Amino acid sequence: ATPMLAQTDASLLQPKVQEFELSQNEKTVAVPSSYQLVLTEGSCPHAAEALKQLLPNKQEKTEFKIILGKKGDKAVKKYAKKIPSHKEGYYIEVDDHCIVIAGADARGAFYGVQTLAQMVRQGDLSLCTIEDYPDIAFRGVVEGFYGTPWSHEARMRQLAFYGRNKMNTYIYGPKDDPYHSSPNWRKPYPEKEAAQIHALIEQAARNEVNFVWAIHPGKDIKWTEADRDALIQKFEAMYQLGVRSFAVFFDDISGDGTDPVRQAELLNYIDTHFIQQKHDVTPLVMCPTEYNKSWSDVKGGYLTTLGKMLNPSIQIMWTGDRVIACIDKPTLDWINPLIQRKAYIWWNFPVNDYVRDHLLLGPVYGNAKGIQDEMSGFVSNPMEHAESSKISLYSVADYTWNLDTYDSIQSWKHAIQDLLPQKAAYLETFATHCSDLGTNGHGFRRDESVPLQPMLKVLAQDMNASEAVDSVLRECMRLETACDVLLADNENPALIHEMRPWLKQGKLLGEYGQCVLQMVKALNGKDAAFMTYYDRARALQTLMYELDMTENQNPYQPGVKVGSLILLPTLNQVYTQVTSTYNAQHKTHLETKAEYNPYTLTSDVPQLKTQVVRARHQYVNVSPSNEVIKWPAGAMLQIAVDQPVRFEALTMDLGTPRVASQFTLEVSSEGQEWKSVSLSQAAEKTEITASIPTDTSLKFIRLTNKSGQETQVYFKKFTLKVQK
Ligand SMILES: CNC(=O)C[C@@H]1[C@H](O)[C@H](O)[C@@H](CO)N1CCCc1ccc(F)cc1
Repeated sequence: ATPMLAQTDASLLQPKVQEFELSQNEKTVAVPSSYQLVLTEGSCPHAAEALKQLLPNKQEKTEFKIILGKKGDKAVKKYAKKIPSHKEGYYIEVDDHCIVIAGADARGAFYGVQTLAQMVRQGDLSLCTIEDYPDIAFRGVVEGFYGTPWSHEARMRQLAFYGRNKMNTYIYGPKDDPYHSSPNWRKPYPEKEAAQIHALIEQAARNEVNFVWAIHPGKDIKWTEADRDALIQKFEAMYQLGVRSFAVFFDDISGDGTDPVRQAELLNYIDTHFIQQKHDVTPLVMCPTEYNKSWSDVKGGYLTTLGKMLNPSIQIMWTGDRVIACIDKPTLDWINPLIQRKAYIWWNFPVNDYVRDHLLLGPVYGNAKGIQDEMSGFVSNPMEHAESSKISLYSVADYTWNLDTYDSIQSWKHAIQDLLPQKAAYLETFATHCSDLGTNGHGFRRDESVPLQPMLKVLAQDMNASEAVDSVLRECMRLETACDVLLADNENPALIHEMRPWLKQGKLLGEYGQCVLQMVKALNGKDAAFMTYYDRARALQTLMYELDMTENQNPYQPGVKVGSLILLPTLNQVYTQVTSTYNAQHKTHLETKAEYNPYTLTSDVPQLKTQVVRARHQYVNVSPSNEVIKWPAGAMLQIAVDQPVRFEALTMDLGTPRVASQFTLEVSSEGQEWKSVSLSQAAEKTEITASIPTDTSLKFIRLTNKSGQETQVYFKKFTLKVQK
């Protein structure tokens, strides 16, 4: 093996180790097929178990030795001075007949074995010494999102993933678990859930992860001894289950529960009468009600009250300058003095419970280097999609172990390689175009389609730029191929199951892009190919729309978005341009609108004819107008739909009371026979409603001014409800 390989060991180790020294002769040694194990029995049980799984052939009578231990063990006495003094640190020495793994503590020894496992996976071992330790004390994940809590199996897999990636913290706090939050935070878990939590705790221990059980009492807690004792009792019950790390969350609540003095008194009581009483429990963690700067009122004293009153050992969580924000030095310089301790970061990424139609598979970037000494912890709040979250979580593990050597793109590539080794290239292609959040209330965005952006920008400026056309065409082919391969892949079924709707959307997007760019190439060609590509492009617009309307239909952000930042918008823009150009050249009237829409609005009310009609799942809305509408006698507004649907109701608001009698509402299944539907409007109210018989499905609905004269109304709301 050459020194190049030895060099590669260091650079491929993720997270980067703090110190990596190659032995001067730069040789390598083969991974020992059998070895003599030297350790102090029971000193580092999880490290020993992990080593046994990594290198199963332990034998007495062999030359090669592996020495495993922690500071103070006789087995590693000789290396004691080389062991880093940091908690969870370790020293590794590889020479041609011996491997030493010496931890600063048992967890450090376990992490040393994890690093050895990475080296083993790369092939021959470099003769080297490694001194390594984590930058941040508490590193990992807070399962703290709204939505479907992770399954038991998903959690078991997560804990093993954290062990491999040196994350030492998993905070159990799913907002929608009724035993974590109201109404049942006072009640013990039922038998089945209790058993599952116990199994998770054992899995966490095997992987050297602190299982932190969080309680979220703030929605209905009373500041009474009864509720204080109820909380202690619940913690006691969880302690009996094996929990040795505890947290109290006061986030996303209002009312009495938000009182910082009461919160601090309760937390100090818990700390003194429970945490400190047990000698094997880690420091209490709390999440404040004011958990980000944009929601804080410093003068109101909430944060400074906690900072002053809370026992110094209690950790205070913080999401940053905003609910969703990256962490930098100014962020910490602001909060740490107020809470009089180092913030324990709750990083709200890759959580997507506010953009549920998007999967966040892109690189983890934007957190600062050099701030490791300003934070006591850094845990990521992930997506409800456990496997898909691993791309980000792998990089959070990298970053929190070694901030200053963190490289977001390299880490992202390794994360994908680790998650789906056989098909990493395809997953990377797909993830490249599935990373932005779309517009959202928090204003947090991510980059997307980065390698293709320059060509997409050229294409947007000039759709005939042949180099751009060809490179975007090739990328769309790669995207289609990647999605096909991933949809059929069986290496990680749980991952593919989570991503399936987005993979199907990505495939359609890849196909659509190829059609649009083939339309550009066919534009000047004489062959009829243009029309075939046009027809298929239109068909794909419909298929993408229908997928967006039928899959992942959650009540918050329903649908399935891929490439929404720049790839789809650019392709739609080129579609419109090339179709318009074709229409001009051939005197045709092909549809130039790119976004498929089964609903069509027609009207002979001049001010309404350009209103937009859009379906948003069960509702079909006509965009309101904020001007006075002059509605001529006999004029009508009509909504037509491609495929017959059963409308249940119409709700509209013409901004005028007692006006319903001037209009008729008629429905038809095919446009010939019309049936009128009665309109009702309460006295003095402007809202008008109609319940529509669902016995027949309809394709047309129209509202006509039958008063015999022009009427002036507003057009504030026109919403049709479609039967599910
Ligand atoms: C530290 N704690 C949190 O971050 C709480 C919640 C949940 O953890 C959720 O996963 C996350 C991101 O959506 N937070 C945002 C919640 C913002 C929000 C809450 C109430 C509102 F009315 C509007 C927005």
